[in-house]
Amino acid sequence: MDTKTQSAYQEELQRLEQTNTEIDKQLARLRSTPVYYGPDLTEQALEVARENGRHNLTKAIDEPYFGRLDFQENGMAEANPLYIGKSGVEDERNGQLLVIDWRAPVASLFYSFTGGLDAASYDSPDGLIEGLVYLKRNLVVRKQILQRVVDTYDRTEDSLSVGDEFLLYRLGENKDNKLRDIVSTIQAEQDRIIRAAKNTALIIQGVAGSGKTTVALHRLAFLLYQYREQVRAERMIIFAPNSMFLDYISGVLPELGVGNIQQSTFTDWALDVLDHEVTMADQALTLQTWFSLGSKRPPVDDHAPGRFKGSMAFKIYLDDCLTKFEASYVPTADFSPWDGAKLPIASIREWFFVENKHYPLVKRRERVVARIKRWMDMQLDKIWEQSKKKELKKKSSQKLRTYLTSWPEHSAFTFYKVLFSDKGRPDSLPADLLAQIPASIITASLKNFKKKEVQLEDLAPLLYIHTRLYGIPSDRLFDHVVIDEAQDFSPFQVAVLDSYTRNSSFTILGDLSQGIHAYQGISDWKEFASLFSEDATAYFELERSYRSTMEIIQFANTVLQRGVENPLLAVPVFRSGNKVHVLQTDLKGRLPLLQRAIATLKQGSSSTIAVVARTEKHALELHEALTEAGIETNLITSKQRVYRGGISVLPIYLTKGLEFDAVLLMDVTAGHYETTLMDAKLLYVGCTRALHELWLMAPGELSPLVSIEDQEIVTTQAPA
Ligand SMILES: Nc1ncnc2c1ncn2[C@@H]1O[C@H](COP(=O)(O)OP(=O)(O)OP(=O)(O)O)[C@@H](O)[C@H]1O
Repeated sequence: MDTKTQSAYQEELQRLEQTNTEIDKQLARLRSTPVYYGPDLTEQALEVARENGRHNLTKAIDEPYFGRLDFQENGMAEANPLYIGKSGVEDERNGQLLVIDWRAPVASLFYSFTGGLDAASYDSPDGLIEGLVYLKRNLVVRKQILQRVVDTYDRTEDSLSVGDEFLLYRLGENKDNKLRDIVSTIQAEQDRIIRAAKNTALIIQGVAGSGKTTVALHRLAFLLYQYREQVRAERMIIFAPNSMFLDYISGVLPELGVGNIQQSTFTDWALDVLDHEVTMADQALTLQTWFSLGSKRPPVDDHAPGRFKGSMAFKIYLDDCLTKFEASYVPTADFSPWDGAKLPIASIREWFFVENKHYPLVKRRERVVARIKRWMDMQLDKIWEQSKKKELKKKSSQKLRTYLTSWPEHSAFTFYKVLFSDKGRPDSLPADLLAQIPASIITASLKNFKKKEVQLEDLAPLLYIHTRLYGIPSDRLFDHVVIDEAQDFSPFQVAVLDSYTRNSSFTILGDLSQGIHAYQGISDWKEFASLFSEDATAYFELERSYRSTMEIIQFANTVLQRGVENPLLAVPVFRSGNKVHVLQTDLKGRLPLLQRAIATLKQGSSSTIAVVARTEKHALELHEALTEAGIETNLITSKQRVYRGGISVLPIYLTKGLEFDAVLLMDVTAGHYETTLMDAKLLYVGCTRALHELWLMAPGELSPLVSIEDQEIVTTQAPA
């Protein structure tokens, strides 16, 4: 250690000791204060503050901070060291901040400052604050012990840009089975997204490994801090593609000290809103169909069920149906409960179309029926003779029941179902509307509906009808919605979610290059942008990829270039690792080579390894073969809810969103991965899951998507 580093280390040791002592002291005092359970409101408020204090200090006690920025605000005599941590800590004696919460406005300097001698600035509640940065320092503290001090910027030194060494140190670490927070190394381009204003529909195109998921979770923590008077955690939601992915990301929010944010798949949430009136058709079968090999796959065009039912054109179609239906959704005849009493249809229409027009359809019907009943009661009140009254009351109830048969109640599903069939259609829905739906979609839909089953693409239409019939209760509204892997969402899904979201406050993120569910997703972000007003939409791009080594990213980029026109290519951070391995063998050599590869990777430093098959069937076979060979692995299928880490065996389409120290892509042959858009995207997704090691195996002719001329590739011939 040179003298300068040594003195920096000593200075930080001293500072840490002071901070630790102060935190210990405050926490000990708060813990020894008895919890107040009484009725006094002032005491209750004080108890809430004490509980917050206990929570924050407990969070801060092991690692009070991770960064320091020396900032001299304009007009101040000297630079002030600001220590940034996961939660703020105040010095009780003088009220000064010992540690600043990473979400506080001034902390943004720590992330946005990228070097140079010019003034730096940040937005504070009092306006723009300007000044000079003298030092940016990363600190690693574990269990109150200082482990590392890395200066990434020093105004007095030659190199005036912020260095990447701390980031590289972090990226070089191995991963376990959970995604982690990145508060200490958030990059400037990520920070801009995290701190973007709340009432915006943010759309983020980010390459594989650019930190989209991580950034979205940090953004939620930021919104909860910055807008604490306006948003509540339980009114925020993150939609992720499947339950296993939710499990994988579930650690980040608690690490950031925010809990209670809803995490769900679109399917689970939708079924809940629909009160489980329908169930899902077997999604594993649907995936098997769309991810079967080459020629067996159905064509992906605008008549693919997901694209058709997910389109805004289909929403317009439903609108048309609902409007026509609504216009005639009242009986046509007067209501006569007994001879001599008559409620003219004109009154019923007036109640329905004028007086209650602001209510959703089902509510309107309910209110009008209640009004008819009140009218009947008033008529009965005019009758004095008790026995006659009793008789008429009974008769009128029966009459009303009969009358209402011409005014049937509908649920979202009963209404939706009849749109696909000639049978049971309300007269108001002309049959020519049906001609707008492709025949193949009608047949497949009716087959499902018979079993009260639906596909993912039916959920948005059902929700839309549901909201038109029942409205949206205020406790169902979200303060903010995050949609991860949004390229797989349809415009209709997002439009429906918008009606459930206050102020269109969205973080929508994804990567078009990873759009492997093209049969239901979008091909251009404009499809979502057009759903929101222009001034309430913001678009960001993340190009740098943090997950994989340079070698892996460059390799993955070539795969993409071979199958996709004008692809969005990732720019790697300068983290070099081992070359990509291409293992060439024959079918007989496939398993022994796989076992050897796993053993080698395990001997190295890989703690999470993925053995990636092309289809779910292949994954199952590989899992069985490895188990027989005594190698313990976790099979991941589309029904999986928990990600366990270790060695996973899974089909390539389920690797999406996950990451592993090492990835072993099986069967990368011409038969399994053709030069098609879909296969290139699939292989790209598989390659970009690897952090440190990417190995491909080809038992047969290598896929044309892979180039072994590339000098970064090692080829291994089949063992003799
Ligand atoms: N600023 C950062 N500092 C340290 N690590 C980072 C940073 N940004 C991203 N990472 C790491 O990069 C990896 C990829 O992040 P994440 O999964 O959020 O990316 P993504 O864009 O959602 O990826 P994909 O679309 O490929 O699934 C994670 O291990 C994450 O911790």
